[in-house]
Amino acid sequence: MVPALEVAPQENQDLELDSDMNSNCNGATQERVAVIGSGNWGSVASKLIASNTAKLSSFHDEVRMWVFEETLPSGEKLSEVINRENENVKYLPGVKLGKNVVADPDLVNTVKDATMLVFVTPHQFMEGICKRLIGKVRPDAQAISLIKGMEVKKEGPCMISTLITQLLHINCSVLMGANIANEIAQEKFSEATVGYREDEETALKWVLLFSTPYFLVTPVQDVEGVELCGTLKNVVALAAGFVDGLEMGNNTKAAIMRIGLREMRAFSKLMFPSVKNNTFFESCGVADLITTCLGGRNRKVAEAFAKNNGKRSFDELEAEMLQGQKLQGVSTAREVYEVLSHRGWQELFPLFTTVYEICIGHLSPSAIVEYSEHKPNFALVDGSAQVY
Ligand SMILES: NC(=O)c1ccc[n+]([C@@H]2O[C@H](COP(=O)([O-])OP(=O)(O)OC[C@H]3O[C@@H](n4cnc5c(N)ncnc54)[C@H](O)[C@@H]3O)[C@@H](O)[C@H]2O)c1
Ligand SMILES: O=P(O)(O)OC[C@H](O)CO
Repeated sequence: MVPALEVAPQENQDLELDSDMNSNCNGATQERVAVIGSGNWGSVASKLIASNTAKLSSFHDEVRMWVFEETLPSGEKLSEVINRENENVKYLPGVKLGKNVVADPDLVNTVKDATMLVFVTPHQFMEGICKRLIGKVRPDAQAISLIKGMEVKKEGPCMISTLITQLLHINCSVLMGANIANEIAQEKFSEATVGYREDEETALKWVLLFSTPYFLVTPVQDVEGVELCGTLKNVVALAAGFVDGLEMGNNTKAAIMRIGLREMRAFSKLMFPSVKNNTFFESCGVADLITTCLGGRNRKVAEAFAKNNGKRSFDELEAEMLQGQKLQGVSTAREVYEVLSHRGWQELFPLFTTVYEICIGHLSPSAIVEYSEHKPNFALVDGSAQVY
């Protein structure tokens, strides 16, 4: 259901904001937003958010964006160039972020006053980032994760939203969807899904913060379902890339996407029985799967991997082709495999298992269509076999 929203006015309202306090000139409390991450999607998310905070009186207009500092070939610091040019020249060149985006290389300073924390870094860095933030975020802050990935602990998978809640003791929603960042940067229409746990009021605040006429956001009460869709589609994207690299054609790719979606749903429901079927029909589900298998970075690098018949590693191809941007699919394939092998479920998930074995060089890319001999037609859901 799309909620009734406070619509962001299209003209800039001349708000007289007190920059030091979390209130506007009328004394009304304002939310302060910090974005933790400034890669390709992090920069676009900051732009989207800043366009709304500049217009909505319930938000302080400044959006502080944490930059993992690096020195550019010119010798300048990335954060300084972002603040001077109002552009992330490395991760989102050619796009102005909005004058109210302030790049900050100091992680703790970035979150200091924030009441709404937006996490958007590659998932492998999140545990370290959260540990640095323990005791540094406001106890009343709310978080949202735009991160597609998970950690695997002894007990099983740990979603990034759970990691944030466990380490920082704050509530965490998620936003996932068919969201290739460069297209949203050009303000081409797309949709996204906010997954929330119980607090619908906070979910609507996130919807308000992200929604624009070209970015339609829908809330659903299913954090794990939304987050697992965003996470697992990256493994299917690698499979789609192998198919493209081997020039197997559209029918094969569609088959891989269908089988992948089926494994995504089975895995999600086995891990979290509360996951809802309908979530797979939201933007975070089938729509993200389609866009990522057509135009994402995981697909693109997997295509190159298959064209080279696995002779050049993913690490090498990632560094060469993405210039500092990070793939999530290869580590997610390993993390999913760890969960499957721990439970002896590899045969129930032949596509996920095959993708992992191709990534580590145990199988050649052409094995992506050979596994179907072992195709299962059931999975254990809630402890009993279910056809899927
Ligand atoms: N780019 C997209 O189209 C897109 C869309 C939706 C979701 N996502 C998800 O958003 C998340 C972030 O991706 P992105 O595209 O913004 O990033 P990115 O891949 O473009 O950039 C990598 C980022 O990691 C940072 N980094 C490098 N080393 C680091 C370290 N040691 N510690 C902390 N940070 C470090 C870099 O500075 C850079 O900001 C991922 O989970 C991704 O799946 C991306
Ligand atoms: O470029 P990818 O493969 O990381 O995918 C980007 C987004 O997740 C697509 O929604």
